Amino acid sequence: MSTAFDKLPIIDLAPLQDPQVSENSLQELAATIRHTFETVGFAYLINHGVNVNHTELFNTAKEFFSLPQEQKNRLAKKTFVASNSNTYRGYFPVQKNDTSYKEGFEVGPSALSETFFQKPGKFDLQEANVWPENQDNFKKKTEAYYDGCTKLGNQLMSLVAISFELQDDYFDSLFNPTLSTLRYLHYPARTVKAEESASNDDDDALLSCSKHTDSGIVTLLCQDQVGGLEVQNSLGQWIPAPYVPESFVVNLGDLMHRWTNGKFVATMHRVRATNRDRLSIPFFFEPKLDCLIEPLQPCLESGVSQFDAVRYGEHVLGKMATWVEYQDDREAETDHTQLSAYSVAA
Ligand SMILES: O=C(O)CCC(=O)C(=O)O
Ligand SMILES: [Fe+2]
Repeated sequence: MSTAFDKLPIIDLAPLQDPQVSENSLQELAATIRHTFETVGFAYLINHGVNVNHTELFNTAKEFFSLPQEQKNRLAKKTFVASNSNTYRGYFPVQKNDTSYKEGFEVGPSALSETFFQKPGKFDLQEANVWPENQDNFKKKTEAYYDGCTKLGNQLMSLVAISFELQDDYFDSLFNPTLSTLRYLHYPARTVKAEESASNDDDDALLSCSKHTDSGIVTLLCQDQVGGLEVQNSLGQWIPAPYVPESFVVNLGDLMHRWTNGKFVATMHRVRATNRDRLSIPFFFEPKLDCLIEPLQPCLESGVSQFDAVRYGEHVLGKMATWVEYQDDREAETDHTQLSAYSVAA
C-alpha cells in the first residue's frame, strides 16, 4: 500500500557486489527491497554495480539528439514516418498538442535467442533495432549499457524472489530472452512562468511528461542534474526526486503490481517542465513475450487472486494504445516542434 513518504529512500546494493556475501545479508537486502516496493514503489539504488559513468552516458545521449533532424527521422517509427518499416523500436519526435514534450530513441535486445508467435498487427514487439548510420561507437556503448541494466534487472528480480521465499532463480527463465527497452529521452527547454514552478503539490504544473504509472515490471532510470521528476505519495502530493550522483531511480510498473497481487505499488510520476534542456534514460526491464503474469502464489492471501493472468505481449499491446510515443498527431494545426509554440512568457 502506498504511503505518505516525503522523499525517496536510498537502497545500498553493495552486498550484491560482494562475492563472499552471506545468506543473511542477502535476506536483509531482499526484505528492504520488498518493504520499499510495497510502500513507496520508488527508490534510489546506489552501489548498483552497473559500470556506467553518467557524464559519458549523457554525452552518448547528446550525440544522438544532436544528429540532424533528417537523420533522426530516418530512424522514426512508422507511426511518424509512414515509409519507414520499424514499428516498435527507433525514434519518436517531440509530440504536438500534448502535455508530454520530449523526443526519444528506443532500443531493444540486440539479438533474440528465441522468438514467439505474435498475431500480425500494427506493432512488432520482437523487431530488430535500428541504428544511426556511421555511429558505431553509439551502438556499442548503448548495447553495453543495455546489458548492464539487464544484469541489474535480473539481480533485482532475484531479490524479489528471495523476499517471497521463492527460489532465487525463480524469474530467470521468464526474463530470457528479455524484451526490455532502453529509452534515451530529451526534454527540450521550455519557458516556464514562476507560478508554474512554485509548489510541489499542485496538479496544474506545466509538464514535459504527463503523470503516469509505468506499464511493465521494473524501471531503472538514469537522469541528469536538471531535475523535474516528481513522484506522487498517498496524500496526492508531488515529491521531487532530484538527481543523486551515480544512482539509478528504480520504480515498479503495473505488471509488477499485478504479479504481486497488488502488494507492490506502481507509483504515479511525472516530469515538470523546466527552462533547461533535460536528458533522462529509463530502462524498462521486461520479460519474454509470452511470459504469463499471474499473481504469485506467496502473494495470495487466503488463496484469492485479484487479477486475471495475462501474457506480457498482450498487456503491452493493450497499453500502447494509450502511449504518446505511439500516437501520431501530425495533423494538429500548431507546429509544436517549434519551441516558440510552447513559450509561456512570464
Ligand atoms: O524522464 C524521467 O525522469 C521519467 C521518464 C518516465 O517516467 C518514463 O519514460 O516512463
Ligand atoms: Fe515513467
